[in-house]
Amino acid sequence: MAVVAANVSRTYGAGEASVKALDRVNLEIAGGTLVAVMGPSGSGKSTLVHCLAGLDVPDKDPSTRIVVGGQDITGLSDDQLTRFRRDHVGFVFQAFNLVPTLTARQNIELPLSLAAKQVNSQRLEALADTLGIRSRLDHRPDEMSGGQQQRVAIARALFPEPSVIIADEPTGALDSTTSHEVLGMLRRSVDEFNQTVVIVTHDPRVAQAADRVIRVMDGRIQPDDAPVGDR
Ligand SMILES: Nc1ncnc2c1ncn2[C@@H]1O[C@H](COP(=O)(O)OP(=O)(O)OP(=O)(O)O)[C@@H](O)[C@H]1O
Repeated sequence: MAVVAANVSRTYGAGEASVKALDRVNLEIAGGTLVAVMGPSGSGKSTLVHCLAGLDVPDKDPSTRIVVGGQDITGLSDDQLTRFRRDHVGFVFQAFNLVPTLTARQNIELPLSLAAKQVNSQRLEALADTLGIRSRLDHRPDEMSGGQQQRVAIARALFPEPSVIIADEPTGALDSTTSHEVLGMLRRSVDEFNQTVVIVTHDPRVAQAADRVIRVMDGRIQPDDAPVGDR
């Protein structure tokens, strides 16, 4: 699924205290690619991907458009945005955001359960196998290492087979072996399942594995977003 943003601005607060986190951003991300979003702290990376995924809403402007997989999500109501995210987008955050009272399996099942969709246990276990967390499925997050928790969060994002995966510093809290595995998993989502993966990162290894690097500076996209690395 391609993701297109046209003239997207996002201002937090009002008056003198206001912050323009995004300033008329134009962007086109091809479907089935892995894109790294990089830039200094506070440059607007998280705000950008949150807007692209319908988690945050841009400033109102008649020329602003966010189109995901052909669907224009600009101007959708909160309920419509919730449904859009549920059906099309998977999220992985640095703070894993697992529900502490649920087991790994229940956390992974949660998005589908909330959507009242059938859970295929065999497929869940196969995914857990691939991620190396099968033996942890009946454990709660506080009984797992940080790397295992992040892999559960990734399984939760991948399990509903979303077309777009948004990951905000998914490897930030992980040791280098685990972040390498996590990155490999996201890379496979693109190569084998044609998902579109957008990763906010400070990690040059993520940029190396990406098809494209988007650089954000002061709420704007830098023009030199040519492909880097060997992919
Ligand atoms: N909810 C909010 N209320 C007010 N200001 C905000 C809010 N969220 C972000 N900002 C401001 O908007 C700007 C962009 O923030 P954003 O989190 O998108 O940057 P970032 O590039 O992701 O930073 P980092 O790499 O540190 O996570 C910053 O100046 C930040 O302080």
